[in-house]
Amino acid sequence: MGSRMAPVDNASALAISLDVPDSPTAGPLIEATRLGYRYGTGSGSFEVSVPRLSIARGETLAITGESGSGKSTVLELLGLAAPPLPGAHFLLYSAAPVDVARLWRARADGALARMRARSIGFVMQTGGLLPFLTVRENIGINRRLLGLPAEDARIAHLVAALEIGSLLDRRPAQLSVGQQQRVAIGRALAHGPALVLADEPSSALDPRLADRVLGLLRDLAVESGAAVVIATHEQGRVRALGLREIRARPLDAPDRLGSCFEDAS
Ligand SMILES: Nc1ncnc2c1ncn2[C@@H]1O[C@H](COP(=O)(O)OP(=O)(O)OP(=O)(O)O)[C@@H](O)[C@H]1O
Repeated sequence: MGSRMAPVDNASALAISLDVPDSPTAGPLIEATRLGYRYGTGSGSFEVSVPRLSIARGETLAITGESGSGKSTVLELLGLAAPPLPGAHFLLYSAAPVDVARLWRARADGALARMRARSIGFVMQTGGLLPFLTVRENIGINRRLLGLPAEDARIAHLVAALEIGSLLDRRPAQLSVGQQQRVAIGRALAHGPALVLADEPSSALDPRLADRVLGLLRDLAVESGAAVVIATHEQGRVRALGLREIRARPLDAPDRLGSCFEDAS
């Protein structure tokens, strides 16, 4: 496998070409071991650890745990926004397998940023839509940044499935919270990412809407061959939806505080 890895020098930016679609729709997307992050140093430090994690394309995974256990931190690690602790193995099977831990070690910030832009979509708790842009512009922003055409069959399908066709010329302030979340899902998926990360995407919604939004997120992402990772404290909803789950437990270390995320099934 090593010879197929993207190199970590400047050429890696080319290896992770923006116009190469994340074409496979099956197989592994992420394989990681000893993935971790540490806040602070010494006795006041807090460590978030994921001993092993494998995520397939088309799969939906929930990350659950108490407030402060480190769910958002795991999303940041998976979203290439936080460098893993030394010792991590972290492969992301984008258009080609990429050794993410090696990119961090090589401080290949440009390549990481390009991968983040091309391969990852984010849904935040309260939408995170840009208030000065219309719904249409919000949905199109990642595509615009990547130089992709504004409209295509994918956008038309998302708009129809999310039932936001009548909202396209409005601004976020003119939308209900549930409508904002549906637009946020459209924005996260519009550029065809391989991985969609959602941080508490349903916790600001009433139960009926929460189920609908989570269901839409899962179904639309899976349909496009993306993997979805949802950080949530709503363990009951995760179980009701039958999602695979990794759950936080206290870190088993005498000298520091932290959480360890392991398979809960
Ligand atoms: N700069 C920092 N220094 C020390 N600890 C920090 C720092 N930033 C975050 N933490 C700690 O890291 C832990 C993980 O935070 P994180 O936001 O990932 O948890 P979470 O499970 O997503 O929480 P929530 O559900 O409340 O959003 C928390 O206990 C937090 O106090």
